[in-house]
Amino acid sequence: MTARKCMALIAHDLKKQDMAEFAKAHESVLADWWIVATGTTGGRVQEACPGLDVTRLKSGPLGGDQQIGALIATGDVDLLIFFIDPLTALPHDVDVKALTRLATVYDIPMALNRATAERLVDFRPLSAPGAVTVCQG
Ligand SMILES: O=C(CO)COP(=O)(O)O
Repeated sequence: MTARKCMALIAHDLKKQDMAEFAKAHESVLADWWIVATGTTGGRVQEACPGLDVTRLKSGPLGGDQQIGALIATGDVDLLIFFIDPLTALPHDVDVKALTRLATVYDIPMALNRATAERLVDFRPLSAPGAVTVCQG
């Protein structure tokens, strides 16, 4: 995997338009990241922002959520933005739970809605240049 900081983008179907608009609105920030995304979400992000470095994995219901979970487990994901749809039943709900669980286990900054994503999008991983240093003592 690359040393570049990695942001995972995922959106459920009714949230994909929101994700495309979010990516467009923050295109210059996202340009500094390597983006991994589930298949359909990644396609929408690429359509909205053709210049971004987007790696599309499998579609969520076909294993894409699990692929992103695996990348979290190997330490390759620094930030997860996942626009979930809490009002629609999903066949792969267990995969969604597994992914959000792994992000919690590995303490990955995670936005599950746009309001939080808007606040996290300027996030810099602590190891990145310009990261905020927390004063101790
Ligand atoms: O279902 C998803 C996440 O659970 C998203 O997958 P797609 O981006 O392929 O639609």
